[in-house]
Amino acid sequence: LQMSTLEVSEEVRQYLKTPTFDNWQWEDAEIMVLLQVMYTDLDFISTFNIELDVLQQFLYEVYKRYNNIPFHNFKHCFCVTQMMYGLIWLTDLRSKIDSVDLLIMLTSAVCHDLDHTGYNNAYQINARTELALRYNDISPLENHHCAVAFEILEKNESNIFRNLTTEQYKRIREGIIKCILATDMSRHTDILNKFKAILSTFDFDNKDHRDVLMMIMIKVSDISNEARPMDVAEPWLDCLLQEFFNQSDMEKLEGLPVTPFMDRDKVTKPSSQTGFIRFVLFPLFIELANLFPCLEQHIIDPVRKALDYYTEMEKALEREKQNRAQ
Ligand SMILES: COc1ccc(NC(=O)[C@H](C)Nc2nc3c(cnn3-c3ccccc3C)c(=O)[nH]2)cc1
Ligand SMILES: [Zn+2]
Repeated sequence: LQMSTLEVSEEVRQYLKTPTFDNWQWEDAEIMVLLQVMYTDLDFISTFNIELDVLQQFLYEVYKRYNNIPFHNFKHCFCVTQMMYGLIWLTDLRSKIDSVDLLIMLTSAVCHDLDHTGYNNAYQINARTELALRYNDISPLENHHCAVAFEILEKNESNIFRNLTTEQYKRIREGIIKCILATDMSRHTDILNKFKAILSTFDFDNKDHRDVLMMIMIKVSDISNEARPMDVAEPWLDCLLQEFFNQSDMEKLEGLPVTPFMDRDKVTKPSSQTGFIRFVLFPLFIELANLFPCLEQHIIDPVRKALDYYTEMEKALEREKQNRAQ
């Protein structure tokens, strides 16, 4: 089902800018066109003289390098990119930072999990995989995602930056590396503390401040499923747990350490999610909403609803367990 950019209605173009967008209603071929629309509607095509056939080739190469695994697949890439796109419009970021930084943010989201194998860094390091060896246990996955992105960009026919100046290309490469490496959750607290420290005196003209904000925004986009409507978000948690359980099954088979919140014998869907929302999601989203108050209604209110939903589910499970025990 080929849908050219022309056929995307004005209504869909507006819907695409909101965090309520439902990725499950669209086929991969249509999603490819929606990604194209994002580059077009942010004026990147004209600003950076990106030829449409090069953008299509880039997105096709990206599509091919995402793997068919339960969570870290091409649909996840689209969700993260679409949330980033929505945040750019909701916060009116185009009036605060320049197009090169916006191009870095969107392209980083597109590329941020390229060739993810469904096994996280702890597994890569414990199993001493080729990636752990190559990157000396330092964010092996995120280094790989970034390296694959630039393998694609090295090829002239898929290099969307080929008409930029060397100076611009250098700046974009530095920015994409910074953003993709920032998605390593082991750096979560460091990056969040860095952002908290500058929040009260945040200055959009300060490059260091902009760099931290760009890292926060890709982090927020990356783990933002619960900011979406429940019927969009809940299937994502099922996919995530499927991938996590695949990994912990493999770890048990290989006699490797098993991450507790990935162990199907230890974790329940609601209990893992209430903890994640309270201790990871809320603190991160609240800091970003401190800088952009309009995000309170768009991403924090939905997460409150999700916390209530999973807390209720947790209690129901608890009651059921009590009844069974009697
Ligand atoms: C600080 O490092 C962490 C902290 C928490 C987690 N994950 C969790 O607590 C659990 C499994 N839940 C969870 N984890 C999630 C979500 C979205 N992305 N995401 C995720 C996926 C892969 C790697 C890391 C994370 C946070 C989500 O909605 N829930 C994973 C890593
Ligand atoms: Zn991701």
